[in-house]
Amino acid sequence: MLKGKRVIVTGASTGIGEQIAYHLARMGSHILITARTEAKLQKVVERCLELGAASARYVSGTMEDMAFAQHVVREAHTSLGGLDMLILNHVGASYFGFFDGDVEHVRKLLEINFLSYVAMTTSALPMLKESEGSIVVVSSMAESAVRAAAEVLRERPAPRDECALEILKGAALRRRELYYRYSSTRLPLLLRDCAADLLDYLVRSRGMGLFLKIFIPLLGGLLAFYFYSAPQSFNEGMLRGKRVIVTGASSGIGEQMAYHLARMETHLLLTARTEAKLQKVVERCLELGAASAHYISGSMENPSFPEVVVKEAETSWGGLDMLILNHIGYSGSSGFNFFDGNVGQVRKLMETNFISYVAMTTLALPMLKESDGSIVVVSSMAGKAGSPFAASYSATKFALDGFFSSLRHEFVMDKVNVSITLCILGYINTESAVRAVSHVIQGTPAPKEECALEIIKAGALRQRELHYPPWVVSAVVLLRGIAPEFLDSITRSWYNVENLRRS
Ligand SMILES: NC(=O)C1=CN([C@@H]2O[C@H](COP(=O)(O)OP(=O)(O)OC[C@H]3O[C@@H](n4cnc5c(N)ncnc54)[C@H](OP(=O)(O)O)[C@@H]3O)[C@@H](O)[C@H]2O)C=CC1
Ligand SMILES: C[C@H](CCC(=O)O)[C@H]1CC[C@H]2[C@@H]3C(=O)C[C@@H]4C[C@H](O)CC[C@]4(C)[C@H]3CC[C@]12C
Repeated sequence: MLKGKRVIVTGASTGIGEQIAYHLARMGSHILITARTEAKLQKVVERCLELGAASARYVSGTMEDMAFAQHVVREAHTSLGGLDMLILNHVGASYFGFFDGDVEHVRKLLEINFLSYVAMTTSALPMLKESEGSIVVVSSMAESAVRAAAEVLRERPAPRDECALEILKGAALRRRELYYRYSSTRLPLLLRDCAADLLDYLVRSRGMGLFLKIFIPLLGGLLAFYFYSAPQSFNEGMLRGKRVIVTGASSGIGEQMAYHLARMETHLLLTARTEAKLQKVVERCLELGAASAHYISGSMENPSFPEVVVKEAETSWGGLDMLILNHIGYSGSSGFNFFDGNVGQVRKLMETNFISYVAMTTLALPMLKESDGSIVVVSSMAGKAGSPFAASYSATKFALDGFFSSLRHEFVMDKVNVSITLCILGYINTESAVRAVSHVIQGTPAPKEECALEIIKAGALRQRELHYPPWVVSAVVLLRGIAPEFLDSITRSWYNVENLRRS
């Protein structure tokens, strides 16, 4: 099937990428490989030619540089005259160990492991459309909370040669997703979707290998354990006098959270960009009974703003009990629409919706450790399952899940008593959401007032995840795990694409 096909393989100087190149060579493909180290690439190209590649060449450079990604695609155009398959496989060196608060490193990894994938896809798309080609993205179980499970499950790593072949088979058959070593990748992911607390516990207690061997008989008992370990109930006194930061508090769900917290007599520090709106929200909070309320205006697009906000809490309160991260920037001029290939906008949205959340957390952590406090991260269904017309936004929300679900493991393992609550929200009736999607989606949005209260309760109860509205979100999360293609098709049926094109 791949004989004579024109294929780019990134990260092909070593590891799985190198093995993919050798398999393609045996199948007689035209291969263009990339990585940083020229000497290694040269050797891989020589071996590919020996193995029978129709042609083999390389381009060396770093994917930290967006211009390099575009250069590789231009090279395919010039030397191969087109492209049938783009295999995105490269990965920047990641630090394996407790997160050390190095936000700059997170930015760099995003550039290499994510933004360059978007840039290559965007540049290669015209050629791939012409050839009705394929894009293959090599990812990891660590896309969510189960990274540590890989270490527990695979004491001996799976062979990269076999893995490379499975990737190619999946790609040639145009499969939507490939789970290499099904029982050790797919089953934990399924378990995460059905009983996430349980999976987290098993991962940390290193009981996963044994668990999988007796998976079916144990499932009933374990689910019972999961349901019976219900959290304590909420009462408003729990938050009285607590010191809380709410970001994105000038409108929508953030504004409603501020009002609920005010009624609960908390100390509030609110942030957003628009000073006039924040002023009004603060006034109303004081009327409603807040122990104190003030604001700082500024943009989370600005990398130095998180420090200003956290310093303000330190100066005025000398501590912090709850950090509610809720703000979002907009996906640029294209807004809620088909992805237009603007990588700069994706980077900008990542800075506002993801990197600033990491920075705020890192800066606030010493105070939160001291108070045994809580971090509440507001995310979306679009951060659990791909969402049309919100590709960049959806990517920022997936990033939040990957980062904060991993950090939660580290806190438990390191005995840091700071809770992390990830809030997965469906469609809520805030002005901005209704304005963006009401002409495209028929469904009735859930009320923002109730949504805001549920977020606060989940944070106060130190819950791992909140699903709101509960049934819609839980059904979507479960379907994503057990029947992703079915979910994809019903998701697409919710959207009126003609109205979107007309707008
Ligand atoms: N509404 C919905 O249907 C859903 C919402 N969510 C999530 O809920 C949360 C709140 O959404 P929602 O209330 O609808 O959104 P809104 O648009 O109503 O509120 C967004 C808030 O973020 C602030 N903000 C925007 N840009 C920036 C910036 N660059 N720097 C700092 N603050 C900024 C806005 O204020 P200002 O413009 O003054 O800066 C505003 O206070 C988000 O995390 C969203 O992803 C999740 C799923 C569905
Ligand atoms: C349409 C989705 C839900 C379908 C359903 O009713 O079951 C929505 C789920 C999440 C929404 C998006 C979201 O996360 C918030 C963004 C906030 C901005 O204000 C603009 C709109 C959003 C892109 C919003 C759009 C609808 C959802 C995808």
